[in-house]
Order: sequence, then structure tokens, then C-alpha cells
Amino acid sequence: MTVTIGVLAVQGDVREHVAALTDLGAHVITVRRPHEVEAIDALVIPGGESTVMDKLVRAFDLQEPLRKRLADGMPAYGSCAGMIMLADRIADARADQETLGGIDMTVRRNAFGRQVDSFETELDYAGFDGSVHAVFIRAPWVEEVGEGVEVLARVRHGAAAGRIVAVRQGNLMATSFHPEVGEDRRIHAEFVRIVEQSR
Ligand SMILES: NC(=O)CC[C@H](N)C(=O)O
Repeated sequence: MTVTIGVLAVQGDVREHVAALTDLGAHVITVRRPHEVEAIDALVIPGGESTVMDKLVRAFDLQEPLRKRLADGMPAYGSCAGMIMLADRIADARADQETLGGIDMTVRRNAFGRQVDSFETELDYAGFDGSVHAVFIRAPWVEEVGEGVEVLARVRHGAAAGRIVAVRQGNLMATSFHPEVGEDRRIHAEFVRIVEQSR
């Protein structure tokens, strides 16, 4: 049966994720209201600005229902700001920033620094043939992961070489970069597979 995937639509690049998932044959709805959280099999959290996303998630009364679904095992995938929203911990977090959490990791926001605000690079990605072309925009990296977290990709070159930029813990997946921009659908396809297997 077709899975229904919700894209959190309070802020960020919602449209690109909707398009990528629709391409893959998923039924996609946008999630802005608490009752919509009940209608989905899985959640995608887009890139954007995590401080704003967090504020809006709380203002729209979405934090509690989303945390509950995640705690019950609902699959979720977050890119960039979405990765931050799925992190249990933020390094040097602003006192008022909260996350939904779920992945036992510490992320560092805007980690690549001002000199390289945005960049593109090729990555090896666990389980994929050939590299992934990854677009980073004021991206976080993963500073530290707990035992249950599988590292899927690290930066290959430059000052940030070795930094973790894609992870999975159970049904939760996160990337520092933006696979929703561009034509490569392998990462979204991987997530759809996780969702199908979780049912
Ligand atoms: N492209 C992005 O999603 C950027 C993330 C943003 N820097 C944040 O901290 O939320």
C-alpha cells in the first residue's frame, strides 16, 4: 500500500521535499496542524532555519504530538535544519532552542564556518554505489553519536574531512546536506524503503 509521508511545513524548503517524495510514488501531505500528525506514516523535516522552525513547531502545538509519534517509532528524515530538529543535543545551544529529538547525537549548527557558508562535494554514502553529490548550506555537522547510531557518510576532503554528515538510528535518518535539491533521489528512496519496512 502507498505510504503517507508528511512534510513538516511550518518553514523551510517544503516544496522540494514534497516533489522528491511524490516522484517516488509516495502519498505526501504537508503538516501544519496537530491533527495532521495523526494522518501520516512518517515525517520529513526540511532544511530551513532550526531556531525559527522550533518556535513555530511550539507555537502551532506540534511539538508534543510530534515527540509522541517519534517516541512511538514513527520514521522520520531530517535534512540540515531537519537534522538539528531530530538531534537529542545541540552543541552550544541557545538557551531557548529546543528540538524534537530522537537521534542520540550532538550536532553543531553552522559548523562549517563563514568562509565556506555553502559548498558542494562528493560523498561516499553507506550502501550506495557511486558517490552522492551533496549540497551544504550553512549546514550542521554531527559532533558526537551514541552507540545505537549508524554513521552513513563523512566529509571526504578539506578542513572538515572526517566530520559526520549523515546518520541513521532505527527508523530515524538525518543528513547535514540537501538531497531535495538536485535530481538524485537515492536518499529519499532509502527513506521510503525504511517507511515501508516499518509498517
Ligand atoms: N540549510 C539549512 O537548513 C541551514 C540550517 C541552519 N543553519 C540552522 O541552524 O537551522
